[in-house]
Amino acid sequence: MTIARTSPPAKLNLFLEIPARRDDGYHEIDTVMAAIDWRDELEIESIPQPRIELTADWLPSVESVAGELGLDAGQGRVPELLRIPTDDSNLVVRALAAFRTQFGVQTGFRVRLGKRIPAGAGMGGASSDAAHAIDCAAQIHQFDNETKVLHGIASSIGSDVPFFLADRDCQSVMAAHATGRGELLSPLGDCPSIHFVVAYPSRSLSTAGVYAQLKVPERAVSSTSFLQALGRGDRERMGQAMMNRLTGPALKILPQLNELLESLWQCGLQPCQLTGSGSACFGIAKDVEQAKEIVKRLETELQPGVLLRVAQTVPAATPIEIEPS
Ligand SMILES: C[C@@](CO)(OP(=O)(O)O)[C@H](O)COP(=O)(O)OP(=O)(O)OC[C@H]1O[C@@H](n2ccc(N)nc2=O)[C@H](O)[C@@H]1O
Ligand SMILES: Nc1ncnc2c1ncn2[C@@H]1O[C@H](COP(=O)(O)OP(=O)(O)O)[C@@H](O)[C@H]1O
Repeated sequence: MTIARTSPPAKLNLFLEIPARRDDGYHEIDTVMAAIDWRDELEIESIPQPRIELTADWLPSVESVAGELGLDAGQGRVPELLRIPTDDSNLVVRALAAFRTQFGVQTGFRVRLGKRIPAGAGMGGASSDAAHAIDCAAQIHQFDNETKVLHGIASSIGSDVPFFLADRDCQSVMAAHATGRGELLSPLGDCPSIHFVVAYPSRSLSTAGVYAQLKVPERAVSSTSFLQALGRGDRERMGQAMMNRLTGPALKILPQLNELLESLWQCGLQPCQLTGSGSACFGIAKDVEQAKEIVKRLETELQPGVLLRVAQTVPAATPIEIEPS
């Protein structure tokens, strides 16, 4: 049976405004998302049995990730923060189940998921895994031309999932403007390559919990200025126009995020902000050298337990390697 392999990337919300609450329990959003090279690993094998099997492990190991986060992973114990569900609450399982139903596929899938992207971080790790699982399944079963149907499956799994889906017309798109509840996408062909420092504190935040704390603004800020600055590659203007409306709500739940943002700012990461509903924060560096220097400095200045990475923009949909068996 065929095996598909790919490396789902994380995302950062460079701009996030929330103009309105909707009647369906969601919010209208106005966001600019960029994919970055902080990646999970996904391997999907077609199996004759009509079921979905999933195993998930941290890379390079749970002990090493726990160590960086200052958590105890002794004697095979997986800390609460690093527990990845392997039942049908995993978005990969939900996405593949929806795919089988949609296309009437009788066979099943065996999935091996290697996690590097922290969960509950606002980095869209689970969404990216789900989108890439849909793309893998579509390639295995040769439904990859069914772009609209695949988009429908993706948006039924989560608002952020369609951003990570392969789009045959714009394979190399690194950033998109997203509206609706996040599923209406306009790819930004002119996104420059950007270097970031990303910091994940050893706490996760629930997306629904953060939205629940939000009071929608009386006058929403439009993403137009940010998009113009991004299109021109004007970092100074981009910095002035960056924002995230979920910062206040996330800080209500996790006030310590203020200190993390302050540390990024003091290190020269100006601008810096929360991504999505948090808890990860990021700043834009001038270049990769500056990003690396800042990470070194933060490693000594910050309390242990903050995961720090240098990252850069990459295409949101990663190519899939197919191995026939
Ligand atoms: C905040 C953002 C910004 O990109 O990202 P994350 O922090 O999750 O990465 C997204 O809006 C999150 O999208 P996603 O994580 O796919 O959320 P979903 O599973 O669709 O929804 C989870 C819950 O978040 C709230 N929600 C989500 C999206 C939206 N436009 N309005 C909402 O109010 C709803 O309470 C919903 O029940
Ligand atoms: N493939 C997956 N990887 C990680 N977490 C997952 C996955 N599928 C479902 N989850 C659950 O979804 C929750 C939030 O996932 P995630 O999308 O990474 O959050 P966010 O985008 O807010 O950072 C996690 O707490 C986890 O329990």
